[in-house]
Amino acid sequence: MDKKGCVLIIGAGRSGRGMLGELFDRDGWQLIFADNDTQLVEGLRKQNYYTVQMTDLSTNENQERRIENFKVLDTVNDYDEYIDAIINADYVATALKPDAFKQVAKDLAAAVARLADLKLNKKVLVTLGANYVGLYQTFDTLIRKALDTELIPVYEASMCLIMSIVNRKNLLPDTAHKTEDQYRIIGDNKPVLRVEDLPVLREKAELPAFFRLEKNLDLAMVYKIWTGNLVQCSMAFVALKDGIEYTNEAAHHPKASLYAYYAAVEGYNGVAAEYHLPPRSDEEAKKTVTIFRNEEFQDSLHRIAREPIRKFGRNDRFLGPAFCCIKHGIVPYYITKCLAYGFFYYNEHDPQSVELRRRIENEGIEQVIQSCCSLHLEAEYDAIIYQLILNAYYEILGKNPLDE
Ligand SMILES: NC(=O)c1ccc[n+]([C@@H]2O[C@H](COP(=O)([O-])OP(=O)(O)OC[C@H]3O[C@@H](n4cnc5c(N)ncnc54)[C@H](O)[C@@H]3O)[C@@H](O)[C@H]2O)c1
Ligand SMILES: O=P(O)(O)OC[C@@H](O)[C@@H](O)[C@H](O)[C@H](O)CO
Repeated sequence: MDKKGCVLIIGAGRSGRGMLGELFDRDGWQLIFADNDTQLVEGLRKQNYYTVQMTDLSTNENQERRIENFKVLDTVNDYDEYIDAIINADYVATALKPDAFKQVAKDLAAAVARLADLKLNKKVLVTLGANYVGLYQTFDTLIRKALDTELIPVYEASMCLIMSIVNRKNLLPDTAHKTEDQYRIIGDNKPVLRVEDLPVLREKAELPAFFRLEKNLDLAMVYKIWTGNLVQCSMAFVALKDGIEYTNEAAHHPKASLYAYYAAVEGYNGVAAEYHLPPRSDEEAKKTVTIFRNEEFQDSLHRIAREPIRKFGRNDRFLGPAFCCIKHGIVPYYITKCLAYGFFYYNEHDPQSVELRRRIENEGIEQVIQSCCSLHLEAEYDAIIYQLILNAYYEILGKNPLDE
């Protein structure tokens, strides 16, 4: 079959393979993956296919697809080919965690420099995909920083960063669901990629059919992370403390589901007040938790809680909405309580959680809350949030200082 064109997907992990790869492949695009994990690159190349299992969360129907005939580049060992691929692809799409932003921004800057060297008159379209409030601004700033001043006009003329919302829930199979496919992804079946509606896309002859062009995706990202991801992670931190490992169990767990629900209510009210959103019905609020009661799709709470220190960040899923709440006279009681549960999260396979435990032991919880959450106690709102988290932590710890 003739391909519509070629897409370079930077980040061949869960979302890169399970959402972007699956959607572009189904729509008839030639896939090139680029990743800096040499083992993954070599393994994917050798296996030469992967499968995606997709569950419709409303009907519980399952669908399976096999993706093949793709190319895989190592961003370090195949650097020149990778930079050329950025220039030559019809679309570049990223599916990255924040720790990769700086390097990939440098790579995009290198592609701009190469375009300048070659005097090529091209427009490189890059859809940015990651759970990150301020994603466009962050990449734009990093790319500009990585470029010599005289190349800034080339960047502005030749590269277009486009916000997108990567939102399929995608995970790696646990031991019970493993198949012979080493690179299998299990997830939901969201059929569209929400992409910022920019003129450059409307002018494009061949637009992927699954692109849903929308205005103001910066706000959509705030809504997604500060209300949606807030619920998931609240539920995960609380349930993991009781040894629960999957979303369907957590969504039935009395404390985890209740705290997550109230955190969702606070988060939505804070965000709605800050960004002038309409009120949400009780049914909509409850659904943010009950959607996870689906037995057909059990997401891993360890995946949801992964890299806890990142999740304590000021513009991440807890503190982003918590600050909106405080600003608008709402006490983020459940949000900070659920965040406090995060300080108890331990998973020996998650380096950030191991680091967290070590730091709490060495520095004390008071210091760790301030540094992980970047809270400055001389600032009024920061001080309130700090006290809420610390008091919740003491309560969860359950030690009575009077008995010591
Ligand atoms: N997994 C999900 O269900 C899901 C859902 C929605 C949004 N997201 C968001 O999508 C993003 C990716 O998440 P994921 O779950 O796919 O993570 P992942 O860890 O499975 O995949 C990220 C991939 O990026 C690669 N990478 C790291 N540095 C790189 C670099 N410099 N150049 C190229 N590749 C590099 C890693 O090797 C890895 O394969 C995150 O921001 C996440 O929050 C994930
Ligand atoms: O990807 P993270 O680590 O930022 O967050 C974990 C999950 O909350 C997240 O991946 C969600 O499942 C996803 O954002 C759903 O759209």
